Amino acid sequence: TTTLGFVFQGGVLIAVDSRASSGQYVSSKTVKKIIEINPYLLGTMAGGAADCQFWERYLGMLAGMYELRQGHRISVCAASKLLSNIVYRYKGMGLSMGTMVAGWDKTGPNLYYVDNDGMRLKGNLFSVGSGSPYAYGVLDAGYRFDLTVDEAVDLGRRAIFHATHRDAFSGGKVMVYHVKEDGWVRVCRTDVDEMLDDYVAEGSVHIEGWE
Ligand SMILES: CC1=C(C(=O)N[C@H](C)C(=O)N[C@@H](Cc2c[nH]c3ccccc23)C(=O)N[C@@H](Cc2ccccc2)C(=O)[C@H](C)CO)Cc2ccccc21
Repeated sequence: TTTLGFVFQGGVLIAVDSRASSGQYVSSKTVKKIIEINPYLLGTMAGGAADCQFWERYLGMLAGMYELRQGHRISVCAASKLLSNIVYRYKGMGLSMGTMVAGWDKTGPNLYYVDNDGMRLKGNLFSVGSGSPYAYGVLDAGYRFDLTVDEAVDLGRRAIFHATHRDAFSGGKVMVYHVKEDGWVRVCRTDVDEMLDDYVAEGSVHIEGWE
């Protein structure tokens, strides 16, 4: 799995791949690794699929309960704290979750990293999953806070593509979401096979034996 998120002048950009694996077997090519917690909050999933799906859906329920009780939307800070407190309760019991909680609240665009060790970090840029070393290479070379939306989408797509190209446990499609002030929007979902020719043509991917 390769997932990434970064904060930029236009909000938060989230991009993921869609491969599920079971040992060396590719068990799905079309998995959704982004969960829509509410119209302003997104969660990303890496690690144990069931752990991520179960606890991030549970987080969605908690966020809804919060909003009903408090009369306003939950902040990204609080939502990510709810998730980290839950996984911390199960620390050492075998959960495997590398997640990000992204959204826009009254403090603006926010991005948190939360994992099964109980680690919770606020940050401007994260990549999580087996393909993250490759994604970081592309992101660190291209990230600037003042990226335009189009540049941010292109950077996110490129980073996931290169990770799927090199990481055996990443692949399928590149899914991109953009969190803006009035909530998230789905930007694109592209099969990596359809992206290869463009990157070969511009010379950013080299295939041995191809002229
Ligand atoms: C076939 C299938 C799934 C599947 O194969 N699940 C296996 C058991 C799973 O959890 N795979 C993990 C890897 C893994 C297997 N056993 C584990 C035990 C502990 C921790 C991780 C694992 C995976 O693909 N994870 C994805 C993340 C993911 C995958 C599917 C849904 C959410 C997140 C990922 O991180 C990369 C592929 C690298 O592993 C999950 C799923 C969701 C929706 C539809 C179909 C499927």
